[in-house]
Amino acid sequence: MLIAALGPHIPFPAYGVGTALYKNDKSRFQTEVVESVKWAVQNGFTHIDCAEAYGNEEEVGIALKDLDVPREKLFITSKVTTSIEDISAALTTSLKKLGLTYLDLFLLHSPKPFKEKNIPLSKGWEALEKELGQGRVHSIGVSNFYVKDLEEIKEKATVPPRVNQIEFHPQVYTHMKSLLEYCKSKNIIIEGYSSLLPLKKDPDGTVSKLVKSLASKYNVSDSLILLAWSNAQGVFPVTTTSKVERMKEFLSYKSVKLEQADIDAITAAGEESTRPLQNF
Ligand SMILES: NC(=O)C1=CN([C@@H]2O[C@H](COP(=O)(O)OP(=O)(O)OC[C@H]3O[C@@H](n4cnc5c(N)ncnc54)[C@H](OP(=O)(O)O)[C@@H]3O)[C@@H](O)[C@H]2O)C=CC1
Ligand SMILES: O=CCc1c[nH]c2ccccc12
Repeated sequence: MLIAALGPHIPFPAYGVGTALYKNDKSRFQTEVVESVKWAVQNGFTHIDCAEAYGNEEEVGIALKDLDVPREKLFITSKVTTSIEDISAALTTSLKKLGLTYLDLFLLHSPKPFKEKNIPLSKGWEALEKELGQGRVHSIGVSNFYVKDLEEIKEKATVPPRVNQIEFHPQVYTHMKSLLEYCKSKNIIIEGYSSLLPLKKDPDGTVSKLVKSLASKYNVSDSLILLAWSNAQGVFPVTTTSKVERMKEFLSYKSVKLEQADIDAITAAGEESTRPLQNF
């Protein structure tokens, strides 16, 4: 019998630092990460989505120190993928870099490194479960886990994942529909990343054209239409932007109530132009 995974309220949208702010050059301190995170929090974001793999936890930590916001007002997520042989040590390193005593949410970033290193997923999950109740992690989850991966950890788990963070936008809906249904059936919160991918990768495609026409209908931006579509599917967005005006707008995504016909039209347009998963 799995114990229901309780945990703190998770504020959305989450502000992510793993794409536009990803640290390719690990030798260079990225002040743009510090400034972007400070702008995001100063404009209303309270959930920051980090990861060991993004290479910028120190910059995020400096932003949090400069902001001097009460810790309980923020929700900080990080993820482990490189140091999966010793997840406790990875957590220690992430907390030190972030300048925090605890994470609100700690995720296994991907099943891939476990498979590459022939380490059972259940071993990684067990390591996260051991952190619960020790004061350093308030909730635990996964990312890029598919049904078979979730079923694999379920066998030995005492606590189910609180969240599964996955790629989610209309052009991968076909790939993700059954995973969505599975997670909902297990009360696993679904966080969606790359919600805006169609606008960036397929700006002249059927999804983007429809979204842009709906932006006029609802008098909001095309980005917000896609965040609202995710919301309508029960998926909570992890997004990012360098633009303060978009930061402010993204925070209002739940106020956009799309008509069901428009939701269905976006879904259909996505299914007609399905893209491969980014497959992190
Ligand atoms: N768990 C995982 O494996 C993964 C997690 N993530 C997390 O999710 C976060 C967000 O991922 P990401 O894929 O960037 O998210 P989105 O799809 O939300 O894209 C955000 C980007 O879209 C741009 N943008 C916003 N509006 C528009 C528009 N109308 N037209 C064109 N471009 C637009 C923004 O640029 P601008 O600055 O111009 O506004 C920004 O760089 C990451 O930072 C990371 O934290 C991401 C990938 C994988
Ligand atoms: O999370 C965003 C993309 C990314 C960057 N590094 C890794 C490692 C493992 C999974 C995803 C990612």
